[in-house]
Parts: sequence; C-alpha cells; structure tokens
Amino acid sequence: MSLYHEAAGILSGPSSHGGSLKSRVFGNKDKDKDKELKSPPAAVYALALESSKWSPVLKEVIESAQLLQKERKLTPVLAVLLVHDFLVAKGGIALPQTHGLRAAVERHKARLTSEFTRARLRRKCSSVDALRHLVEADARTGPVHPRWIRVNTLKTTVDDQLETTFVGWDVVPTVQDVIRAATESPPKRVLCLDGHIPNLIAVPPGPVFDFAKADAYKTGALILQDKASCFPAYLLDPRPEEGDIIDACAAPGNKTTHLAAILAERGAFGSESAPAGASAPRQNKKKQKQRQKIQGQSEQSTIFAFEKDKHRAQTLDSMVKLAGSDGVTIVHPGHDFLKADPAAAQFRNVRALLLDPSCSGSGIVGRDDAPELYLPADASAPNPTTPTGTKEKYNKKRKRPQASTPNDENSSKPLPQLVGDDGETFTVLSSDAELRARIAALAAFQLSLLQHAFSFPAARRVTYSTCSIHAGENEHVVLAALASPAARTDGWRLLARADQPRGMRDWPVRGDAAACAGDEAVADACVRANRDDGRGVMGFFVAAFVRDALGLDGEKKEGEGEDGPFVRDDDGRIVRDQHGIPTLKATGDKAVTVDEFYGVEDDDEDDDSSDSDSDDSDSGSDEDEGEEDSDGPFARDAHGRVIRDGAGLPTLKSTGRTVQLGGGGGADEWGGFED
Ligand SMILES: C[S@@+](CC[C@H](N)C(=O)[O-])C[C@H]1O[C@@H](n2cnc3c(N)ncnc32)[C@H](O)[C@@H]1O
Repeated sequence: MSLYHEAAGILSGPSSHGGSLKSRVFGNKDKDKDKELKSPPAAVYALALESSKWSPVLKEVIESAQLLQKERKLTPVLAVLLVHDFLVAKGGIALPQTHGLRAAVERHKARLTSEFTRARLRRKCSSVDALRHLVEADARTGPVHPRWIRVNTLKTTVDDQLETTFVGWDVVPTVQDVIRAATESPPKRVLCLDGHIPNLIAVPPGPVFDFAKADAYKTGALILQDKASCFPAYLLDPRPEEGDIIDACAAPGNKTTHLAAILAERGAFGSESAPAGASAPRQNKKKQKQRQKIQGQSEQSTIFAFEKDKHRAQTLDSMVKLAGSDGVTIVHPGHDFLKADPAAAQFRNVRALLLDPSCSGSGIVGRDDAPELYLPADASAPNPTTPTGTKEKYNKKRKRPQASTPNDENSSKPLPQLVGDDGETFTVLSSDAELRARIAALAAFQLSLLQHAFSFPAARRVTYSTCSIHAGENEHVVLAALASPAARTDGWRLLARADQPRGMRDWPVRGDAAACAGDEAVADACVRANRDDGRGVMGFFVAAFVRDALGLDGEKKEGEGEDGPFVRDDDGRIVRDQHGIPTLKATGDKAVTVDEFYGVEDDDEDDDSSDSDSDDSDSGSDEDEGEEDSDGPFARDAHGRVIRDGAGLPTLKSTGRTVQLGGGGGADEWGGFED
C-alpha cells in the first residue's frame, strides 16, 4: 500500500478512536498487526500533517480544477494528499512516474498550477513562501507557544550559539516579544534569553528556526525542551560535591541531561571538561570516569537514570550520549525504580532524586496536533458534509480542544480525552468517573514512587513533577506524601519558596491554595506552569522536598518552611490520627482523606474530613460524584466495598474491568502513561 493510501487511511479514520494525529500514526504499532503501517510512520505523519495544514488552499484548487470530476478514481482525501505533494513538496509526488495515482494528478498540471496561483493571489501572497507563512499561521490551533531551546552547556555556551546558530538574530527582552514576532508575516528572527532558567532560549515556532537542519541541534548542543520541563533539574539544584543523583523516570532524557549540564557547570567533570569554546569532555576521559565511579573511586557525582520501558531506555541512552552526559550518567535500562534497593551500596551516596513519573500529560501543549482537514466536494457524493464540500472560510479559526475536567457540566461536550505524556499512547475516556478513577490510580502510582524516593538513606532532596494540570496528580500527591509514614519517619518537608533557587523563587505561578486545603505556605512552595497564560509554557507542576532534620547543608535553616503545614504537639512532633494522617494548621482538617492517603479516590468510607478538592477544574468532589452516581465509579460487593484485583486496582462499574492505564491495564501498567 502506498504512502498516500496509508496517510489517507489515517486521516479518514474516526478520530474519536484515535486521539491525536500522532497517536493515530505512531500508536498503530503493536495494536493490530494488520493495521501496522508499511511506510515509515514519520513520513505518514509529515504528509498527513502538512496536507491538513494546506487543505483549505488545496480544497479550493482541487474544486476549481474539477479534479475529482475528471479523475473518478481519486477520493477527496487522496486528492488533497497527492496535490499537496505535487504543488508544495520539494520532491513532488513520491511515486514512480508511471504510477496511476501520480498520472491522475500530473495530467492536470497546467490547470492545478494556475488554480494554485489564483488561490495564492486571492490571499494576497506575493510568493509561495509568503503563502507558506500564512498557512503555518492559520494552522495554529491556539495561542502561540515559543520554541524553547536549552543550550546544552556540556557542549556549547549561549555566547557561542549567539555567534553561530543565531548569528544575525535580534535579542528581545521578553518571551511576549517572541510570541508577537511569531504572529508577524513572515515571522521575525528574534530570540529571548530566559530570565528564570539559565541557558534557555525562546524563539518563534515554525520554520523561522529549522532546528532539524541546525548542526547544533544534530550534535546535541541545542536541546528542545519546554521551559517548564527545565524546572525540576534547576529546582533540584544538584551540586557535584554533595553526592549522587537518581533520575527515577528518565526517558527520553531531557531532565537527565539537564542535570548533567548543571553538574558540569559546577565542575563535576573537572576543569578539562568545561565547555569553554564549546569543547566537550573527551570520550575516553568520560568512560574512564564512569568506570571509576562504578568502582567507587571517584568523588564526583553520578546520575543513575532509571527507565522501566526498554524501548524508551534506548532513546534515553542515545540522548545521554548525544548530549555528552554519558560520562556522569549510568543508565539502568528496563529497570523499575520501585525495585531499586535503597540500601544497596551503589546508592549509599544518593543525595538527590528527580522524580518525573508518568502522568496524564494533560498539560502538554500541541497534543491535539492535527489541524482540521478541509476536503474538496466529492464528485460522487450529492450532499457532502462539513468540513468537506462546504464553503468553509480558508482562515476559519478552529476551536482548541480543552482538557476536559471532571466537573464539566455540559454533557453535550465531547467526551473527555486523556492522553498519556508520551505522545504515543492515548485513551479516550467514556465518562468523568473514569477520568477521576484514572487520575486516582495515577496518583497512587506517583505517591508510591515518591515514598520510595524518600526511603533512600542519604537522600536530602527530592523533586516531584508532572506535566499534568490536575490537582489530583499534583498538590494532592504532595499533601499525601507529606502525610505518609515515609515522610513522617524521615522528616521530609517541602522546600519553601524562600529557599528555592532564584529563578524558581521569582517564578510567579504557584500551587493552588484551594487544592492545598487552604495552606498558602504549601501552595507557595509548589510551582505550577499554566499553558496559554501568555508565558509561553506548557502545563506543569513541580515541588521539592527536603529532609526536615538535615536541610541541604545538614542543618535546619532559619525560616526554612517554619515547622511545616501540620499541627504539632509541644515537643514539635506532628499530631496524627490512627491512620497516621496529620492535621492541617490552616483549617484544622485532616490533610488528606483516608482513601486519598491510601491512594484511591472513592467514597468507600464516610469521610468527614475536609475535601481539599475545591478546585472545580480538577479531580472532582464527593458531591459531584454523588450527583452523577450515588456510590462512585467503582464496582462494589454486597457489603458496599470497592472490588479490587490482586494488585489493589479497583474495578470500574462502567466497563467491568479494573482501572486501565495507558491502554494496557493491570498493576504492571501503573507506569503506562509512558513518556
Ligand atoms: C514523564 S516521563 C519522563 C520524562 C523525562 N523525565 C524527561 O524529562 O525526558 C516518565 C517515564 O517514566 C518511565 N517510568 C514509569 N514508571 C517507572 C518506574 N517505576 N521506574 C522507572 N521508570 C518508570 C516511563 O516509561 C516514562 O518513560
């Protein structure tokens, strides 16, 4: 089957079964062997995406040239794909000259070309390039997001890059200037040096910076990484002299390599490795250090990077090598962090852990990546339906699909979609109750990882982050972690805003106080990033925990979080109930409900504790649950108890199956939203 037929199949398939275009193309693998793509998925994706972007123009051209009337074998989708390549792609139609599909288009070369010129002039574009810019601008589905580029200081410096890759570009003061420049036609070559994260640059999205062709990108000197995704490594603030670091959920390796770059700036590789003049540490030196490290002969930090998924671990390995951080990184491919033994000699010097577990991915920008497809009127269909065959305006703005929330009142809205944070797996949820159940299951998994991180004996600092917008995966997990026996035993508390590195201290968007049961100090210690708020970032959350007794330098610092959010007795001990759950100072209520504490959100018990879930955009309240379903989303036995499988996963009433994660399900899939 040709590339064109495969792309047509993807674009014609019911999107409700496929999530994003990316999911539909790349998620094909392993699901149904018969449906596996024969063409390279990247080629299918690029063709489908670009043709969709151009489809408002192509629809006009095809209809005016009456192509479908003259070539009855062509379907509207195939016509758009073929005419796209014929008119716009550099290499033309990727089929042999004698191929019937190619001939069916090229027979009409003169007419198609002249209609294309007319369509361009109607849009007042003096050149095809100008039209290209217009198409790109029209294809954007929402607010403009800059392209964030981390300058990898293991290989280069910002100054080097300003003199090479970005020579001739204008430096503008704010990211808003970059966003403005992106909407101009043609977009301007401007960049902004970020004021919060060192070595981070924002440039306009789209073709103004063709990163795929930039040498610095190909060699790992520049890394595409959203600003918010740089928060965790920066907040963890690793220092080579302090000891080793674990990146618990590492693939594809953005944060692992960021950690390595920070360590290198602080002398982790010794003076010969400093990137002055963009010289990377020599490979043999790095290998030597890695060996020394493993043998326990070096005083320098090592990053242990865990990745449960073997396939993704390969990506991690490649990225670590490309970024030049393999000298300080030991990848544990296919290793479940939860199975790492905190008491093992290898980890005795682990002082800091970065925890960026699988999550719902609800904060990711650009997930709904397919622009609307405009199809020419089908010659054989008398009543074409929208968007096909109607006189849609070519620049009609599409509605950006909103991340659905459990409390959406309008039941006629599309069903909520929850897409994993890997861009590949996806799940279409059939009800708000399933969304809540999924968030609860993810939260349970995230909390278990956090508690495991707390148990490393020498650990003093842990960052916890997600690219989720749901309080259930964020503030609620933080509260549950603070209330957990692991935190209680080992004295973990939140790193107060005042003690965070400057960029994080200055970052204005903080945790949701309502989701922190009204505790402003806890909310202030949490860092959020909101997408579409004009700051050009994805939806993100991060918080740092430090050990109560030790602090970073082994001493409790004055004013460092005072004595935390919980009520204490006269001896300074946190007051807890029989479950070990502490009481919040701010409200006098329990920090979490018993069910939240044990990681599953249901109404199994009569809960008189405060429901910290007053955020109506997140995981819902008991009241909502009661309204739509008197005893919640899970199946119950004759005694009203939630039915669970051997791994404790509850069974959903709606499907009769245990909570499914990432399309797989079961206890082993708790990390199923792989990224
Ligand atoms: C959100 S992604 C991490 C992204 C990464 N930190 C980065 O910035 O490039 C989560 C990753 O954790 C992995 N993972 C999930 N559960 C895990 C576990 N128990 N142990 C190790 N890795 C796990 C997933 O396979 C996925 O690759």
